[in-house]
This record gives sequence, C-alpha cells and structure tokens, in this order.
Amino acid sequence: MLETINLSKNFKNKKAVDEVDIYLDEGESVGLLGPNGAGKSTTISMISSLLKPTSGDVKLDGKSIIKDPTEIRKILGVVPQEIALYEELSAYENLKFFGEIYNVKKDVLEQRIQNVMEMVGLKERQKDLIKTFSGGMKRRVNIAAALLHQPKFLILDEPTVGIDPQSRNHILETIRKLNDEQETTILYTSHYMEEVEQLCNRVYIMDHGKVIASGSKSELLSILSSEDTIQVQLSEPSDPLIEKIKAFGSVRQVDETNEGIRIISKKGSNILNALVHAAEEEGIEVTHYQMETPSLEDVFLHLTGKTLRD
Ligand SMILES: Nc1ncnc2c1ncn2[C@@H]1O[C@H](COP(=O)(O)OP(=O)(O)OP(=O)(O)O)[C@@H](O)[C@H]1O
Repeated sequence: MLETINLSKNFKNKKAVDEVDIYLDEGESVGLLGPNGAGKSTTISMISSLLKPTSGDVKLDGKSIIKDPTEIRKILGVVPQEIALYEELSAYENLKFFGEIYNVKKDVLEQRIQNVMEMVGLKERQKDLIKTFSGGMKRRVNIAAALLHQPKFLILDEPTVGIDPQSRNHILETIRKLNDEQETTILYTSHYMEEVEQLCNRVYIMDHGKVIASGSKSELLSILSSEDTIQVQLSEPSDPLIEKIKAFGSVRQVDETNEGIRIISKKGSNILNALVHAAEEEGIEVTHYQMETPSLEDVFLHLTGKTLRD
C-alpha cells in the first residue's frame, strides 16, 4: 500500500532521515521505534506530505505522493505529537470545526462526531470546554479529530507521552479496535517498546536517521539468539569490577542498572564462577544472579548501545 524509497531529509548539514526504506501493507499495524531525535517525526511528516524530502520518494499504491499528494490526503489521518485544539471551545465545537475543515459532509458530521467521541470514551464530556480536560483527555479528543473523515490509514506520533494510565489504556484500546475491526492501517511511533509489542505486527527500529533493524517481534528477538543476558545484584557498586567483567573473553557488553549490572555474554558461556571470583578479588559479594529472557528493549540496547529513553 505505502512504501518509502531511499527517503532522506537534511536540515542544513544534518541528516535527520537517511535513506529510509519502509513499507506498510493494507491493514497492517506497524511500529516506528527509536529514541529522541532518531528521525521518526521527520519520516512521518514526509509520509504525510507535510515536508518535502531532500531525496527519495514515498509511494502510495505505486504512485509518488511527493509529486501529487491528493490521494494520500483523502485516506490519511494524522495524530501529531502536539495537541491542536481550541481551549475555549467545547470538545464538540472543536470536532465540528475540524469536520468542516476535513470537508466531512454536513449531513453525516453530527453522527461522526458522536461515533468518534464514543470511540475515545468521552461522549459524555463532549459539551465541556477543552480547558477543563486533563492532558490525556485532550489527546483523546485530538485522536477523535483525526478520525472524523474515517481515514483508512492512521499515523500516530507518540500519542501516549506524559499522560495518565487510564487515557493511555483507552488510546491503545481505540487503536487496537480500529486495526482489528475496521482494518485501518496503522503507523505508530513510540519510545515505549511495550506499546509497540502490544499493538504492532511489525516494527522498524530507527537511530540517527537510519532504520537499523526491522521485522516481527520474533524476528527481532532472533538477533539475540546467540547471546545470554544476565542480571546481577552486587553488595555494592564497583567500577573496577565492571572493567574486569568487560575483559572476559565471552562478554560482549556490561551496563549498570538500577539493581546492579546487566551482562550480555556469548550464549552458553558459563561466566558465573569467573564473575564470583572477580567480585571476591574486589571484596564484593554477588547477592543475586538471574538469566533474563530477552525483550525488544534488549534488542534495541544490543543494536544501539543505549536504552530507548537515554
Ligand atoms: N525543522 C528542523 N530544523 C532543523 N533540525 C530539525 C528540524 N526538525 C528536526 N530536526 C532534527 O532532526 C533530527 C530528527 O528529529 P525528529 O523530530 O524527526 O526525531 P524523532 O525521532 O521524532 O524524535 P522525538 O522522539 O524527540 O520526536 C533531530 O536531530 C532534530 O533535532
């Protein structure tokens, strides 16, 4: 349905998006995951035809939308990071305004407003002014506004950042239903690995403007199939001990965590004895030791050397 080909955007000398190739089949729910500044929003802006690429192309059903964005605009709904609502108007009045902007026909607009407010769970609050809503509720109205023209393709840019758990659950449930029941194609960007794991059947991981890995959850996890992740608690933190562990032949990475240290080592390399011995030499006790089942967060750490929220 949609594909980007060598899509790139430079801001002065900075490559914000660097030869990105992604595709979405109709009805798919695809995650775009990456830390701050990875290039997710810039990629989305080019797909939505809000920003012109420096080079490369975006094609909808084989036709470039860079040259002619008419078709994508008809089927696309975008939920931006920033809330774009009028504080002094009610939720209903905001939706009426946006419906008119999106050219939703007058005779169906009223029913659509009721449908989308129901979907985001705020039908009862529609007559209240936006300024009386919590941040999470505003985001839900923002999503409702993007759904008024019944888009077949919905792009959401980090829709759950900084909101209460109730609104977050509501948003995730709304997106899941749109994808499952109405077969809306979804492109979802997030810092939150667990949301993407929950909602998306495929994931692209971006860092420094590039796609560094892509695939289903199991495909991405298989990147780590040659490694063991070990969580270790110590009686006290110790930089010299970390340096010693890093020098073990089979150890690929050592990171400090809230609980102690996390060691990534070659699969099957039993480092426990060497670890306890090295700790003893530093006068430190290994108080707990556990093998971890890898998560997508570990894949990200493995690929980039940092956590998603660094
Ligand atoms: N209009 C602009 N002018 C100059 N630089 C920009 C502009 N927009 C984005 N950038 C830079 O391009 C890079 C990618 O930014 P982008 O917003 O696409 O990342 P992101 O992955 O969406 O990050 P976030 O999660 O913080 O939104 C960043 O280094 C950013 O500072």
